[in-house]
Amino acid sequence: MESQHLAETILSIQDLNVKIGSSHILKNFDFQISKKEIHALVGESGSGKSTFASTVLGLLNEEASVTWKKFNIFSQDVPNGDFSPWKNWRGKRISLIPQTAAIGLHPFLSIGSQILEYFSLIQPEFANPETGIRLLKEFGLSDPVAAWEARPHQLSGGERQRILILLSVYSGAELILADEPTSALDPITGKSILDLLKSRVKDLGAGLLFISHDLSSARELADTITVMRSGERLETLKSKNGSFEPHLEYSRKLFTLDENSA
Ligand SMILES: Nc1ncnc2c1ncn2[C@@H]1O[C@H](COP(=O)(O)OP(=O)(O)OP(=O)(O)O)[C@@H](O)[C@H]1O
Repeated sequence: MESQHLAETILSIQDLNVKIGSSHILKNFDFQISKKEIHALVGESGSGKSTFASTVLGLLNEEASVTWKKFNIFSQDVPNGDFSPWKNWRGKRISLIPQTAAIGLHPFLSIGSQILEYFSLIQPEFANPETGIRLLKEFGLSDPVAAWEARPHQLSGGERQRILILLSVYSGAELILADEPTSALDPITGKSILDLLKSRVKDLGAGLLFISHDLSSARELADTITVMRSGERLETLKSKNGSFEPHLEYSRKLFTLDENSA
């Protein structure tokens, strides 16, 4: 049972500390995620969620001091502070869904040519128009052939975000990071995109680290929620029949505020 559990773990971190100058941004932070798991990080602004995502992407700038007691990823123990393996993982085994298509899509190239180029680099079997158009259809583009030929500005924000999620989910990455992936969209579009993301992550067996201010999305999407405050992990909650029972006063307040604003 134990060995089966270990085989399913994608990332397991103990005592991660991130300091920039005199700021201690992540403090003795522990985190774990397994295949098919959606693990949400929630907490007020400035609690360190994006810094954690940058650490997992190996993207912290050089002035940061990053240390850990244990960093096991893809069944490999990474020596304390050594980011050299990330050049082989980023964009391949670890994928990021950007917040907006302004970051993820080239404004002047057609969607089809961008999909072909992307997949030709990492998943050549998907690098053909038939598969690309089929995936656009699967991701809810109502006219996938027109979308294939369009440039990004000819599509809605929701359509562009569906395409970014498609690229990330079908990149073959085992670990997907989504930092506020629907914050620029209206709630109905955002919800349908998150439902799609959830079903694809579960089908394909990746792990999803989901970062959001929106606690109701986190509750609906996640199997596990870690509540952060001031760079620390306050508590990690597991879904029980689709609901979460926070123990600490701070987390309860966060959850209650969300219920009251719904
Ligand atoms: N390059 C940096 N230099 C100094 N401090 C930084 C740097 N990057 C982040 N911080 C500080 O680290 C803390 C955590 O920031 P971070 O962006 O990780 O929080 P967050 O929880 O993602 O916030 P938000 O929800 O607003 O995106 C903040 O106090 C921020 O000011």
